[in-house]
Amino acid sequence: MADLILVLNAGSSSIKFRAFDAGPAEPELVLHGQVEGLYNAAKFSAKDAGGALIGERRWEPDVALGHQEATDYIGDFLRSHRADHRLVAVGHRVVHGGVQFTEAARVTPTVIAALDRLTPLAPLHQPHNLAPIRTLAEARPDLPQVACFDTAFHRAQPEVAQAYALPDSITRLGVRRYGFHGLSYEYIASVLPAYPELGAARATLAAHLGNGSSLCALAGGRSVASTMGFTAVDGLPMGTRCGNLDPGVVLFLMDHLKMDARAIERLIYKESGLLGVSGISSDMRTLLDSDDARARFAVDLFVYRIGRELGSLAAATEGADALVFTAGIGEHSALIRERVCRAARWLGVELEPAANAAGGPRISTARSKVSAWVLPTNEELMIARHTRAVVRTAA
Ligand SMILES: Nc1ncnc2c1ncn2[C@@H]1O[C@H](COP(=O)(O)OP(=O)(O)O)[C@@H](O)[C@H]1O
Ligand SMILES: CC(=O)OP(=O)(O)O
Ligand SMILES: [Mg+2]
Repeated sequence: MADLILVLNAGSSSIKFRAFDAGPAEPELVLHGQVEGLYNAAKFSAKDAGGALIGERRWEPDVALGHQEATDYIGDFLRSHRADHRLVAVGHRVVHGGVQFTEAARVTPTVIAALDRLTPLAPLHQPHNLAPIRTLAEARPDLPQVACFDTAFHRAQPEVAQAYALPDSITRLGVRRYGFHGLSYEYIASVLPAYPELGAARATLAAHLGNGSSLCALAGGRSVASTMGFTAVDGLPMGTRCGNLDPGVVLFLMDHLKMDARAIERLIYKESGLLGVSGISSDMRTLLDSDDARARFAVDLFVYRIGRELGSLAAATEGADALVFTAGIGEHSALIRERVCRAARWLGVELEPAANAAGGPRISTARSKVSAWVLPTNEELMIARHTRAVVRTAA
């Protein structure tokens, strides 16, 4: 009977799950799946380790399937596929770890309470990360659960990269740049040495482009700077989030439109980004398939902002040797990669179109000064590694 680690990764538009055999040196995949397109046209699929489909279901858009229903569906599916395994731990992606959590932590009632206090800083994620933790803690108090944080990897950034130019009294309240998608970047940093060119790179710019999008500069296996800040609404425009915004806009919304905090929260987290600009969809596939000028402009703005922020990160690392694309858009859209590489031509990126169309891993020409890559992320494997380490340390 194999010892199983279950990993749950609740993103803003998807819940991904993976079950790993905890025995081998590197946790070994047993089955995986996801519900994607939450609050939209949701779709469930699950595959075994060999990639064979073992479950599939679609919901019509008018159902607007949410995180809770998706988690319940996944729970039912897993119970009916338990097979010959013993569940030994559950690892969760938790988006915000604040100042307190600089590494993965075993879940206790005190940890849950501390993480709950961070909910206002990650309203699209934290409640959905904590809900299954609470449900499981009640149903299976004996089962070890481990919280793995999107913020933890960035805590190694230099102090100047983490600070806002605010009075110390405010900074001391924890108002600082945290950065997110850290599990994804930590995984990417862990695979760079497998590619000699990337292993030798002094600095790599990684682009996690999904429903939530950010960039991170990596050097020496660490995060040096990232586009996200105090919350995951900062930086690049995203599916429904606005990204960088002059704080003066918030004051304007309060003074002139009499919007309160909740109304502004809804606007900047749920009604902006690709959805707000296009008025059509938050889904990159829909926008790329559309002939509508507003869809085109939303994509133009997305690419333009990535280009600008790549420049900012390259300044933080005084030049970069490689550019890595990952996550939903980064892994699957050759067109967005091509457009981003064009925006980064000045940095020394020269795209090889055939390699890009084929999905990489290397998508730049042999003479490209800065090499470009597609590396699929694996936040779930990173979570499984942390979960096992925490459980073993405690044992
Ligand atoms: N083939 C594709 N072309 C363009 N965009 C894609 C493609 N496949 C997935 N995406 C986009 O990836 C995004 C979801 O990314 P993902 O990393 O799974 O999201 P999450 O942030 O919820 O984890 C969506 O905007 C989706 O449209
Ligand atoms: C932090 C974040 O934006 O996560 P996701 O991309 O999964 O929404
Ligand atoms: Mg994600």
